[in-house]
Amino acid sequence: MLGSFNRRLRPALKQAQTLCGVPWRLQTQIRACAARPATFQLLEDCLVVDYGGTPMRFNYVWLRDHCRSEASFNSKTNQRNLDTGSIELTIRPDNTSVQDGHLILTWPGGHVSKYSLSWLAENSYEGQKQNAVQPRILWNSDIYKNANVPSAKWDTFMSCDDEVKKFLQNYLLYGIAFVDDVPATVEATEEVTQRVSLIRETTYGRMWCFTSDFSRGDTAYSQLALDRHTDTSYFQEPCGIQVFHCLKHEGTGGRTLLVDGFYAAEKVRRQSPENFELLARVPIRHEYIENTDNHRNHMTGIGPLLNLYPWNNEMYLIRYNNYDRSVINTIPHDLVQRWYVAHRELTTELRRPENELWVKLTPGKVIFIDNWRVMHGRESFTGLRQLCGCYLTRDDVLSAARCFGLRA
Ligand SMILES: C[N+](C)(C)CCCC[C@H](N)C(=O)O
Ligand SMILES: O=C(O)CCC(=O)C(=O)O
Ligand SMILES: [Fe+2]
Repeated sequence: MLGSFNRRLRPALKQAQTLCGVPWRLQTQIRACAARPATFQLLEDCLVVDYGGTPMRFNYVWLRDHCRSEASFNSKTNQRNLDTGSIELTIRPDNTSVQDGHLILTWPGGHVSKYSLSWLAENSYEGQKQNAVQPRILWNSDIYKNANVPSAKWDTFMSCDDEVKKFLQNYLLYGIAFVDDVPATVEATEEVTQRVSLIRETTYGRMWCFTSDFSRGDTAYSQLALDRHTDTSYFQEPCGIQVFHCLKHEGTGGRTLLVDGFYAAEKVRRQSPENFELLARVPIRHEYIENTDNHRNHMTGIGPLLNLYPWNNEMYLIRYNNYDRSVINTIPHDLVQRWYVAHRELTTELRRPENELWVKLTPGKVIFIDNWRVMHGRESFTGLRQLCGCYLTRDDVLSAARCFGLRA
C-alpha cells in the first residue's frame, strides 16, 4: 500500500497561513517544513516512511512499543506505561493513515497510536545515524587559542545560571572550561564545582589536595613530569571530569599540558581505519594497586582505548594512561603486534607539538577537564606546588547540561 499525503497537507497549510498573521519569511519556513513530501509503505517486516527524502524503516513491534498515547506512555516523565512483554511479536496495524503531519495506526483490538512525523524522523535509526549525540569542536593548540573561548568569572558564575549554561556549552564543545577569580581555597573550589554538579568521592577523597610529598604511591605526588594521560582509567567507569585548582606554587615549571584525545584519534581514523578499529575493539586492562599503612586499593578497569557508539561510530570515551596500563594477556600474539602499531600511531598524534596546549594554572584559575576526552599532563617543577580539586561523574554533568537545554 502506498500513501501520499501531500494533498492533505496543503489545505491545512493554507488555513494556517491565513489564520495566523505570521511574517512572510516565517510563512515560507512553515511551508518548507509542512510541505516536506512524505509517503509510507507497509512491508512484510516494517513500515517504511519516506519523509523529506530519507526512507526510514520502523519495526511493527517498535511502533506499538513507542505508542505515545496516555495509556502507553507518560509524557511528563517519558516513562513507558505499556508492558512490552504483552505485545504480540507478529503484530501489524489494521489501518494506517497520515493526517496533519501525523502517522496514525489502528492496532488489532482497536487501540490507536499517533506519532508526529517530525518525532519519527528524529527518533528513527536512520535519523540517529546521521546525528552526533554530542556536537564537539575538536582542537589542536591553534584551533583552541583562535577560538578565544571566554573563561567564566567567579562572581557571575556563582550568581547567574546563564553563566553556568555558557560554561557548560563551552565545556561540551571543547572538553575544557575555566572559571577565573576563584578564591584560592579548597572550599571555594568545592563551591564552584557544586555549581555544576555532584562531586564523586574516590579513593583519593572527595575534595583532594596534593603536593609532591609522596603521601600516596602514585607519581602525581612527586615533582616529576607526567606525560599526557587520562585519570582513573583503572575504573570500569573512569571519572567524567577532573577539576584542578593550583592553590600555591613557589618555584619553577609545573605547567599543565592538555591534548584533545579525540582530535588525535580522528586523525588516526582518517589515516589508518584498520588501526583505529583495533584500538576501538581490543579490550585493555588498566590497574591501580596501593598497599600502604593507610591505603589498600586494587582497582581494575577493562575496555578498549577508544570507545564508540556502535550506531554512528562516534567516539565518546578514550582511556589513555601508559603508566597505569596493565598486562596485555587477552589477545593472540599477531594481534599484539598490530595493536602496538596502532597504539604507536595514536601516541605519535597525541605527541605532536602542535596538538599540545600548555597552560600555567595559577591561584584563582579553576579548570574543568573532560577526562573521557582531553588528556592532561604536567611539566616537572621545583618548589612547593599545591593543587586541589576533585572528580565528577559524567552522567551528573551531562544531566546538568541537558537541564539547561543543551545537547549532551
Ligand atoms: C588527582 N589525584 C592526585 C587525586 C590523583 C591522581 C591519580 C593518578 C593516577 N595515576 C591516575 O591517572 O588515575
Ligand atoms: O600535578 C598536576 O598538574 C597533575 C597531576 C596529575 O596528573 C593528576 O593529579 O591527575
Ligand atoms: Fe592525572
